[in-house]
Amino acid sequence: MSTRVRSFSKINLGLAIGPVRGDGFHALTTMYQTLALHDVVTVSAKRAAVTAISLTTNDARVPVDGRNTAWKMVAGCLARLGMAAEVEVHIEKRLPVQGGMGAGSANAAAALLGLERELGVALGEAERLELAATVGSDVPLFLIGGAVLGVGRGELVTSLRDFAAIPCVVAVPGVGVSTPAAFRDWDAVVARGERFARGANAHLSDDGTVAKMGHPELEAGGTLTSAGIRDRLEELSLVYSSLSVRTESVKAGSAKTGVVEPGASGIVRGDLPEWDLGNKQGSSDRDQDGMLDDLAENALLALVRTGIGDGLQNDFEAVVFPQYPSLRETKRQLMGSDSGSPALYAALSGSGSALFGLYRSMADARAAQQRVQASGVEALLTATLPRDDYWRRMFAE
Ligand SMILES: C[C@@](CO)(OP(=O)(O)O)[C@H](O)COP(=O)(O)OP(=O)(O)OC[C@H]1O[C@@H](n2ccc(N)nc2=O)[C@H](O)[C@@H]1O
Ligand SMILES: Nc1ncnc2c1ncn2[C@@H]1O[C@H](COP(=O)(O)OP(=O)(O)O)[C@@H](O)[C@H]1O
Repeated sequence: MSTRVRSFSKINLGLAIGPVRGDGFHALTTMYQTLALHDVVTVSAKRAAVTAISLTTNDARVPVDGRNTAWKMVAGCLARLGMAAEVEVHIEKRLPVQGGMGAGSANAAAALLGLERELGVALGEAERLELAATVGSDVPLFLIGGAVLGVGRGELVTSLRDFAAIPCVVAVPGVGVSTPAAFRDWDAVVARGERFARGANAHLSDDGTVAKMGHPELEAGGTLTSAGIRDRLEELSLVYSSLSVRTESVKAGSAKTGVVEPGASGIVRGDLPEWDLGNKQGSSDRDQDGMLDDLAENALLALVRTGIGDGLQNDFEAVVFPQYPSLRETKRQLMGSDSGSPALYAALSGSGSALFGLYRSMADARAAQQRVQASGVEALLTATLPRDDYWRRMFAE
């Protein structure tokens, strides 16, 4: 017997980096969103006198020892349960490694859920979240799914009101970006005074420089204090929360056919919530051309229109784009501003190198996928994954 778990990925709809903390991590405020693209983690486990963990994978870049996030999670869970077991984990990699899509973190969460099911035990919710945070800053979000607010170093998570599933294209450039290195690069540009750790009202201009709009301190040529930056991260977390509530009220206000609960199907015309776009080809036997209806489009447009001004941007673009200029070009192709199929929003995910675009319809998403592929960059067709679907689809047959 074994348990197969879909290990879904994430994107960061917005990400603001704050100062380095005493523990070496950076304060962070981000809005995570889970995606249907996934790895598959298979766990088999039985109780034993002594714990023995073994791990296999189809991807040579993934460590198969105690450095693996899934291994750390299994060991940590057994220690907390005071239980010994023989555990085998297989990770079928489909997601990019070092892609900024939280793949390794999601593998850890999936391994925990698979292990619990195999052994017929469960940690308490708080204990799960606490264990997840010891494995990585990005792991706790995968115990919530859907739209998630992340603060602290990204590990303090709160579920946000969900958005209906949205067609999405993920561009996978052929480079990996190391997360610690990207944070170090950010520190270097902040230290040189070229960038400011950003808050709710600052804007990145096209060339990646931070405009000093809305900050009297900066407009006057001053520098931000750590406390000031922290205040702005807090402000931004309120903005993300309110964006999600505001878009929810847009939905409720315009719902002539009844208010739809977050994460429930029915918000989008056609079969979008049922699309299985979790595989590499993005193939599905269902109709994929349905447009988002007015309801969903309004919610999205509200997020994008209000969100961009309020800080729905990713600070990592300022350090990753100058190092890999082709990524800026890939973002432009995802955006497709001059095309008939422009993105609602496009950005780098996390520290990269993956980029994503969100679209009104699957037809627009397919056109964007073709634009990116035409330039020789791999592009995957998928959709955002609301919380209900995240949990409903997690355990594979
Ligand atoms: C940047 C983000 C944004 O979602 O995603 P990715 O691009 O990796 O997917 C995450 O914060 C990544 O989370 P995760 O990959 O779990 O990182 P961790 O294992 O906790 O930390 C790896 C290293 O990144 C740096 N780090 C991470 C998080 C943080 N808030 N500050 C940091 O300085 C530290 O150098 C740390 O040693
Ligand atoms: N289960 C795992 N899957 C992938 N990478 C892992 C895993 N466990 C540890 N790693 C290490 O973590 C690094 C980054 O992991 P990954 O989650 O793919 O990137 P990102 O944090 O950018 O989303 C990899 O280079 C790899 O060495």
